[in-house]
Amino acid sequence: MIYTITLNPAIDRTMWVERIRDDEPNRIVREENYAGGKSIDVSKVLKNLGVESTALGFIGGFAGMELEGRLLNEGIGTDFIRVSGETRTNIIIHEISTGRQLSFYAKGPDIRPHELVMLIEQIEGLRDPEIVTIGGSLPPGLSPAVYRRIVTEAKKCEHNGCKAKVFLDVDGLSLRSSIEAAPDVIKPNIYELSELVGRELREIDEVLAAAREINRKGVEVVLVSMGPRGIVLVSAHEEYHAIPPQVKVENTVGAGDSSVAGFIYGMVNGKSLAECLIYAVAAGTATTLTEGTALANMEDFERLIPQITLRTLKTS
Ligand SMILES: Nc1ncnc2c1ncn2[C@@H]1O[C@H](COP(=O)(O)OP(=O)(O)OP(=O)(O)O)[C@@H](O)[C@H]1O
Ligand SMILES: O=P(O)(O)OC[C@@]1(O)O[C@H](CO)[C@@H](O)[C@@H]1O
Repeated sequence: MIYTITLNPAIDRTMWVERIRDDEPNRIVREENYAGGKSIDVSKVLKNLGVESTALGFIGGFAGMELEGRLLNEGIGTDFIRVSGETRTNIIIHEISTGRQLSFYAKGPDIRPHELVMLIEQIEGLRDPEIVTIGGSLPPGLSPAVYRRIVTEAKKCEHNGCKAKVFLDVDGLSLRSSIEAAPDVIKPNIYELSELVGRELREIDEVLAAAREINRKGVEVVLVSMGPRGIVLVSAHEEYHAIPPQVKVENTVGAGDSSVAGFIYGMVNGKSLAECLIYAVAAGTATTLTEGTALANMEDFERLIPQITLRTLKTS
């Protein structure tokens, strides 16, 4: 089973207005609610690609029930820890006349110590986990050390006698402190990796050097996403750069999460690292073609795969 862990899920309340005016009421012409949060997005894209997963994390209150109900309706398995606070609602506004997108991310509910312990116990007891993916911001009440502990516990879990593969997609202090626990795969974007290594990265050579530093610290695969410039993969023996075609971008929310899902899709289908990377780029770019905060679908994903350019930088 694949488990996705989102500590701070959200309802993504997405609204469309013709033009944002600051001097008069803005009339909303369309509005949609989506179940959101980084690893929840991974579960949603995996579902679109025909792969089952179970979404874990904290939910609470009416918004939490709405989120769970939406996932249920989409046929996604869930096993959330219910908390006393209310799941957050993020606001995303699309200005139709310009294509501009404004996002306002709420902090999320306070997570109480006993609620955290319930999650850790759940992770310790995960049944048959093949892949565990962890992503997104920390809700109030939790410190970055929590991610390190979750990675450590997830790495102990076994699937058919093998250790679960642990993916991590977090940023800032959460990423820095979790590297010591050696997640198997991380997917920072270029800015998050720059922050991690403490220098601005622009050119591919600079990205490669930084990713190698992290690989040497025990992270088996480092995926660095760079928006329209695609993704660089660094592992001990292989290095690649996969580049998407030019597309008309509708929305970039969840593109990175979709890349994680595309990579996992490759892994569960027994593909090579290079093929997994191509899938990661195809899934990320497929999400940019969708409206609102909708995510990659199978049709766009399959259509994009042959359009991805793969540069092999190192094999041994
Ligand atoms: N403008 C774009 N054109 C084509 N593909 C894109 C574009 N932006 C993103 N993508 C695709 O999505 C992948 C991930 O995007 P990005 O590097 O922006 O991730 P991210 O910063 O983690 O995203 P987010 O935090 O918004 O989910 C890219 O590698 C690429 O395949
Ligand atoms: O605040 P976080 O946890 O960093 O990110 C939350 C979020 O932006 O991530 C998804 C897109 O990646 C959205 O569904 C959601 O609103």
